[in-house]
Amino acid sequence: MSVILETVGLEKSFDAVVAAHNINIRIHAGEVVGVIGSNGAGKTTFVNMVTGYLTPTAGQILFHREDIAGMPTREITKMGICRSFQIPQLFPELTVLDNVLIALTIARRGKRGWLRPAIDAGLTQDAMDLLARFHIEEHAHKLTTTLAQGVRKLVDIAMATVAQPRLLFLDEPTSGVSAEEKMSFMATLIDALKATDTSVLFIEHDMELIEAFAPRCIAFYEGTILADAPTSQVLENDKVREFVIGAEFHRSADDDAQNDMQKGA
Ligand SMILES: Nc1ncnc2c1ncn2[C@@H]1O[C@H](COP(=O)(O)OP(=O)(O)OP(=O)(O)O)[C@@H](O)[C@H]1O
Repeated sequence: MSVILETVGLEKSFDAVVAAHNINIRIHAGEVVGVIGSNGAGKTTFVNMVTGYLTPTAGQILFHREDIAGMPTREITKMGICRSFQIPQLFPELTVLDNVLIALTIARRGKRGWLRPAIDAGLTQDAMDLLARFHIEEHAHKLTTTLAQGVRKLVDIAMATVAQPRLLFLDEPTSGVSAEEKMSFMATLIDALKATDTSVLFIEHDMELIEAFAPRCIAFYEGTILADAPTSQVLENDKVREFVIGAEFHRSADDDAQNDMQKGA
């Protein structure tokens, strides 16, 4: 498998806070990689640097061997790196199909393109094909505000793929998706992305999902990489168990306690 992304000695500081220190990562074409780490470990800072939302303090980000560190997000997107956010970025007053049509039009014709009134049948067919790949075509004519959270997230991620990225970052794709739906949601998502051979890095706090869907896992801790190996090895690693999985266990216990308090338990 060829390397599509390589970071070399990547660093990011915010005044005295070192959010990323000596991050060296290689991602191969078509790879699915899970990213874990407790709050403040540096996961988002890493993704923000690669996608152009933050300029690194030092180091290189090589995409197909070209250094993209510090390039504007728009340029990086054009080159083939896209992302989705924890909260879906959809136009609430439009249908699913209209949202996808706008995203497709911008991806193909540039920002001013969506001002053109004509949406041809070919574009609509492409939008429906995209929805079908994510198994959400039945929702095409619904307003996005009426959708269940899992469907909204699939629409959002489908839209993040209109520019046919070679590398896609997903920030907690299952946040807000119900516990019962998480597995099937991820299966649909990963199948759809594998069909186009897109490399995927997804940040996730649920270790069951990491185990089920990421053959490789990168664990962040205090701005550094604690482990980067096949997922079964990473999840067995003593330091990962102590500093990442242990912290996640306490985090979810705190969440449960807070939910109980809100419910008046
Ligand atoms: N814009 C910023 N200004 C100052 N400090 C920041 C900024 N962004 C991140 N940090 C700090 O950098 C460190 C890493 O944060 P980051 O958001 O990357 O962690 P994370 O692993 O994504 O955490 P979470 O799971 O909570 O999103 C933290 O100490 C955070 O407070």
